[in-house]
Amino acid sequence: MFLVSGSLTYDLVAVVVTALAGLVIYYKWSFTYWKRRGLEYLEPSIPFGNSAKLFTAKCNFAEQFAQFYNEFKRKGLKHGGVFMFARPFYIPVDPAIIKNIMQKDFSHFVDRGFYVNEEVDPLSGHLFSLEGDKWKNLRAKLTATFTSGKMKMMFETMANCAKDLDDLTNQAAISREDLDIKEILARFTTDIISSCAFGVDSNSLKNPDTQFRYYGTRIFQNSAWENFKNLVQFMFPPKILDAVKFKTTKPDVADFMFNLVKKTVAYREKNNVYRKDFLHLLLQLKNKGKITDEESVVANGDKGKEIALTINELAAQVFVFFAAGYETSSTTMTFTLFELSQDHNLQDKLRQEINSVLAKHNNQITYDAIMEMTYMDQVINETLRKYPPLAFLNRKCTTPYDVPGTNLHIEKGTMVVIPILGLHHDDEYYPEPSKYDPDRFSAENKNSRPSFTWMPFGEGPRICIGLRFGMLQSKIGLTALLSKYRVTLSNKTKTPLAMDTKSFITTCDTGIWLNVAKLD
Ligand code: HEM
Repeated sequence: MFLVSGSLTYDLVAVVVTALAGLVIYYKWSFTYWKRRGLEYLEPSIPFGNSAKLFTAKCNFAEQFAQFYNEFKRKGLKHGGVFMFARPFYIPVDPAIIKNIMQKDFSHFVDRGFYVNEEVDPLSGHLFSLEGDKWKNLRAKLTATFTSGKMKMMFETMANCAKDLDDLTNQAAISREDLDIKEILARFTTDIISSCAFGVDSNSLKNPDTQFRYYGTRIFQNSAWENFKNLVQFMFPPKILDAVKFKTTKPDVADFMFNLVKKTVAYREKNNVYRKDFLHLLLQLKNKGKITDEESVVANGDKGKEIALTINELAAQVFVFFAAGYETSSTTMTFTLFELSQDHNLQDKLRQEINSVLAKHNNQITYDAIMEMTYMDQVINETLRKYPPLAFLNRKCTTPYDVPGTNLHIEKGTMVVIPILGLHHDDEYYPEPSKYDPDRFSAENKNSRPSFTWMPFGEGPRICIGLRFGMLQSKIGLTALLSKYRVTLSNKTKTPLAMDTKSFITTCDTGIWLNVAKLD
């Protein structure tokens, strides 16, 4: 072996010292990025930049970005810069800038910056993560699966799951047992989404140990290593991630989802099965290239063509509907009931609306009845303000951009984070932000606030495609419960709630327990 100093130990020390010195120089240079562009920034440190709290599990991503928002806002700034490790991130604070990025100048910020590799990790090729024209084309095709007509079509399947929810709540009321509402509602939305997206009755309300419930939980529960891996995709260029065959989907989750979708698709194609769900619409896209009102999924004689979607693309969309659709709505209902269980005036006001509307509809939970409930909208909107399930949004600059009204030039590839939690808790827009007050969303109060200060579903062309579905299932669950039961917070619930510091979704660390009493 060739030794420079004549000693292996000295040579190794020299290599390590040189590598470390190189790394420090790289960091120091990277940390001048925002200064060189004349943007105020928060002082970073090696190695985490401004994200040390994330790695010591002191707060979650949303809380971290809200803290950045608050610091810039306190200094009276419209925007600012931070560093995650050595990588610069741009944080807009002024709603006018946010509006430009998300809507007016969206063509500069089409991508989210998530890593996608459909070859080695087919489930990563879903609508949430796809980029550029691939995203645009898929979004255009999938929009037809979320129209109000399609929601009406699926309504019955959704409302059926409310019967199991009622049964379980009734049992708790009779036996006077505390109800772990966070868990029960996660099982309720798991049943709805598995039925509507996979076309499979998961029955997890009746049986909590189903595979659907297990893998549904698994999607969001990350070990420290898995959390770190989530960040890695933003830290390294795609070429390096390609070289190491990096996967964002957990292998066990991918196996479960893939096998189930393939089996169900094969069965439906073989038997030309019609079911009122997303899978039917996706199968029409796959086999016929468009969504029609026909009940068949394959033309006579054809077996499983791939016209507008491949089987892998179809599976990836089923996966994202499941992942994006069940936890977001179940936490929305959970936090609503948490708040209403402590404020019986608000609870009674909502119940009054529910019951007077249901009375007009034969006491049945129908699509039209749900659509009539306006105070219900205010209540859910306030929950989504106080506890936005997805409380930070990211965009990647895809073509260079001059931020209007400032001297800042944003380079292609720059990561942007919209700090939703910060905006929703800003007392300039929401006085006493920790107070739960659905009146903030009366028509008059809503119109008095600047736009782009309430964005639980995001905004612009990349706004949540499942908004209608999410609102509908949340309203069905709340209607089923509040029309028949009074809820009170059990003393088993630890308050103030401690938020989960490892989750991407806003959720609390412990259970939320309610006492339920059946109304006469
Ligand atoms: C209360 C319920 C829900 C909330 C709060 C919510 C929130 C969000 C947010 C904040 C985004 C990002 C938007 C942006 O970047 O501007 C998003 C995107 C998305 N959501 Fe939802 N969501 C909910 C329910 C659902 C449901 C039920 C589904 C599917 C069945 C769904 C599917 C998606 C998909 C596929 C995207 C990616 C859209 C794209 O990039 O084109 N979501 N959602």
